[in-house]
Amino acid sequence: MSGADTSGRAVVVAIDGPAGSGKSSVARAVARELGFQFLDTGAAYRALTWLILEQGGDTDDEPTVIGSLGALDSLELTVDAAGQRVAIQGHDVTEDIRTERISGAVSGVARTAAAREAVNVRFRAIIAAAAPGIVAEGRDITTVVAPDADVRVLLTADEAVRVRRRFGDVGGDELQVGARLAARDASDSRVVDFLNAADGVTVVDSTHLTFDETVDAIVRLASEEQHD
Ligand SMILES: Nc1ncnc2c1ncn2[C@@H]1O[C@H](COP(=O)(O)OP(=O)(O)O)[C@@H](O)[C@H]1O
Ligand SMILES: Nc1ccn([C@@H]2O[C@H](COP(=O)(O)OP(=O)(O)O)[C@@H](O)[C@H]2O)c(=O)n1
Repeated sequence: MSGADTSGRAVVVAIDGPAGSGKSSVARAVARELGFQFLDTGAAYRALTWLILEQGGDTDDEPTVIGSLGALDSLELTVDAAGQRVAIQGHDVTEDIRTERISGAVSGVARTAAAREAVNVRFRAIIAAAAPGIVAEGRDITTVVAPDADVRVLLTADEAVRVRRRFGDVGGDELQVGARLAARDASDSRVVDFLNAADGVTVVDSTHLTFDETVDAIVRLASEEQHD
């Protein structure tokens, strides 16, 4: 199925939600199905976190986070739905940014207002240049980065299900994975509200949906929007 808009204008699908709700994997699959680009905004926060830790810094120290923002000029964030590549200061960090070490430190970057503003400038430029469309996912895409998106989705799932999914990906101690996920959501949700749908945002609860059903639900919303 092709998702191209008949007017030639790029279609923007925005997806927010808590950790483990399926945002990146579902958004990527939706993008593939629609023939769109894919933007995982969390990757930018994770890449900055990687760099700060690499340099021996602490993401809870705001001046350190602010001092790292110049490195955003070197951030490479591809928008290929087949697989996003992430590099910063010439280091390919595509794999390394997915570790629990990075997940455990990323909220410090996310709560720094100057960091949010700097990455949002990049995200908006990527979205503005998208063709024929883009699926962008994160925590504040439907509300701050692209509040005018054609399709706005809050992707949720019960916490126990999200922990189980994340545990399936990272392994280790399930209780610890759960505690870390809950702590990160608690910290992140003090900065942006991704637990309640803003006006005009459709909630897709994937708790009882298979992966394919979740993808289909969002593809359907995008198709309906284009036929309005
Ligand atoms: N509806 C679903 N049913 C089953 N597994 C899912 C579903 N949605 C996502 N997953 C799986 O859950 C895991 C976490 O998804 P991920 O995309 O990393 O979430 P997020 O980006 O929101 O943290 C992945 O292994 C993904 O394949
Ligand atoms: N739009 C966004 C995207 C991510 N983030 C931050 O970046 C972190 C990593 O995002 P992510 O989407 O990779 O996280 P997961 O949901 O995949 O675990 C989040 O925990 C937030 O701290 C954000 O604040 N705003």
